Amino acid sequence: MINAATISDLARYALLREVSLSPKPGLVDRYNNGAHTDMDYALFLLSIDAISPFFKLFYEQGSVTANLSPPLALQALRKTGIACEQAMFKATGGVNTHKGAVFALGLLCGAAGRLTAKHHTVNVATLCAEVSAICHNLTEKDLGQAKRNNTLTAGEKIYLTYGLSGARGEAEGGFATVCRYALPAYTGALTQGMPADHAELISLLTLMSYNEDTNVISRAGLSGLKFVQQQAQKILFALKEEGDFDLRHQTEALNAAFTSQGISPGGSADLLSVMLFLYYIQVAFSKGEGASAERESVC
Ligand SMILES: CC(C)(COP(=O)(O)OP(=O)(O)OC[C@H]1O[C@@H](n2cnc3c(N)ncnc32)[C@H](O)[C@@H]1O)[C@@H](O)C(=O)NCCC(=O)NCCS
Ligand SMILES: Nc1ncnc2c1ncn2[C@@H]1O[C@H](COP(=O)(O)OP(=O)(O)OP(=O)(O)O)[C@@H](O)[C@H]1O
Repeated sequence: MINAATISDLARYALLREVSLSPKPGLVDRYNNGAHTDMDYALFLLSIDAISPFFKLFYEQGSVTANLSPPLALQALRKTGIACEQAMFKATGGVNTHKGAVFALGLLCGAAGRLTAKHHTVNVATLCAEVSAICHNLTEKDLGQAKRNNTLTAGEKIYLTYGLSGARGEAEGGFATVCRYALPAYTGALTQGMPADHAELISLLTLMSYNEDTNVISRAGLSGLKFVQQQAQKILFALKEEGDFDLRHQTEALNAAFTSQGISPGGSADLLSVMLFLYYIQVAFSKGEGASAERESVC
C-alpha cells in the first residue's frame, strides 16, 4: 500500500541519490561543486533534511483536497510548497538548492495522496497524469501573471523572452521528458547489467540532451543550452558506438568545461530526482506492498 511514509521515504531517497551521483557535469556532487560557488554536498544534505518532512504533508494535502477541483488542490499544495521552500532557504542560508525539486516532488507526493484518497491506482502513468491535471494551464496562469509583476524570476524572464516554460511546463506536461526518455534510458541500462550510478548518469545525460533547462539558459543563454544538449548527445552516441567508452572520464571532462563556463544543468538534475522517484514507485508498486525500493548504498 502506497502511503505518506513510503512516498516521503522514496522522495527523500531520490534526492539523496541525485546529489550523491558522482561525477556529474556542472552540478554539485560528492567530489566537487561544479559551476556553483554558493553550495556543496554538505549543504545539499542539510537541505534534504529540511525539506523531507514536507513530503508527507504534500501527500496529506493531496489526500484532504482530493474532492476539490485541480486548481484548488494546486492552491493548497503550493501553500505547503512555499512553506517547504522557506524551510529550505532557512537551512541553506538563502541558497536555492532544491527549488525545482520541491516543486516537482511536492506535486508528485500530492498527486499520490489525491489518487489514494480517490481509491485510484498509483503508478508512474497515473501519477504523471494527475500532476498534469493539477497543473492544467499553470504555465499560462503563472507566467501570464508574470507580465504584471516587476520582480521576475529567471524562469519567468525566460518564458517572456523565449516562450520556454521550464519546470512549470514539465509538470503541466506530466513529466513527459522523464517518462519518454529518461526512465527508459535508466531501466534499459539496468537491464544491460550496468550499476545503478552508471544508469543514473546515462539518464541524466539523456535528460540534458532533451531538456529545455531554464537554469542553463539563465546562466549561459540559448547558446549554452545548445552546447549542453550537443555535448550530452555526443557522449551518449559514443557510449553506444564504443564498447570500452570511459564514461566517467568523459563526464569529468564535461564537468570541467561546464564549470569554466558557469553552466549548471540544475533543471535536468531535478528531473533526475523525479525519474528516480517514479522508478522507486514502479518497483514498490510492482511488489504490491509498499516495499522499500531495491536500494544501492547511496555512496
Ligand atoms: C515553478 C517553480 C519551480 C518556480 O519557477 P521559477 O520561475 O521561480 O524559477 P525557474 O523557472 O527559473 O526554475 C526553478 C527551478 O526549476 C528547475 N528547472 C528549470 N528548468 C527546468 C525544466 N525544463 N524542467 C524541470 N525543472 C526545471 C531549476 O532547477 C530551477 O531551480 C516553483 O518553485 C514555484 O512555483 N515557486 C513559486 C512558489 C511555489 O509555488 N512553490 C511551491 C510549489 S509546489
Ligand atoms: N546536484 C545539484 N547541483 C546543483 N543544482 C542542482 C542539483 N540538483 C538540483 N539542482 C537544481 O538547480 C538549482 C540550482 O541551480 P542555480 O544555482 O542555477 O539556480 P539559482 O539559484 O536559481 O541560480 P543562481 O544561483 O544563479 O541564483 C537548484 O535550485 C535545484 O533546483
